[in-house]
Amino acid sequence: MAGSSTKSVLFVCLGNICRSPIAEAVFRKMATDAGVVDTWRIDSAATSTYEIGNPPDYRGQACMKKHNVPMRHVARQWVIDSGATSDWNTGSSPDARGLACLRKHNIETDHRARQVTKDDFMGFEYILCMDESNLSDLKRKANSVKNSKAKVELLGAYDPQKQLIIRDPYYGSDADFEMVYEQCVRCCKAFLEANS
Ligand SMILES: N#Cc1ccccc1-c1cc(NCCCN2CCCCC2)c2ccccc2n1
Repeated sequence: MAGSSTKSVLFVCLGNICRSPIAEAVFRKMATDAGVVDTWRIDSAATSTYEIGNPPDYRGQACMKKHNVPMRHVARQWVIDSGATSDWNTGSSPDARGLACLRKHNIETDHRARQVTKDDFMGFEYILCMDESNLSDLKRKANSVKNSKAKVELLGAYDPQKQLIIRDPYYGSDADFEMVYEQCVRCCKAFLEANS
């Protein structure tokens, strides 16, 4: 891990195209505005393989644009297993259609789909997820990593309004993405303050 003053947070949801990229973008903007972004390692990932290599959901991107929050991420799978998961995407570049979409929205990304490493558990102090199924997935996977140091928590645990669960908006509306955004703003603000 980098210098001791460096903190690290991995935001996690099911597909890493809706909730966790929004949380990552919101937190990065807050840390930037607070002048501390260089002391943070910030990333997001998925518990599933559903969307590896894909750009953030267009509804989430629209929501971020509306709120003037820059966004750059391409989904990567985060699965811890003793066995090897597929190496199909290792080192490959994102899907051309996703890159075209990102270029259209002037969103630069250098993200490469990458196979999960056990370092993820040791590389992040905080792994903050969105709902109970993410949490149980992560806790189960943490048990398969010998010396995992990450604190695995619900991002919603930081919400001053006590909305513990940030619900999956995948089958939802723009209003559901707006709700995800508002919850991420409240939680990321409180999380940053708790770590400043
Ligand atoms: N699953 C579920 C689920 C249940 C309730 C609410 C939302 C979802 C849901 C569904 C998604 N993709 C459709 C199904 C994917 N296929 C599922 C079977 C294996 C092959 C892949 C999502 C994709 C990205 C981010 C969030 C998603 N969330």
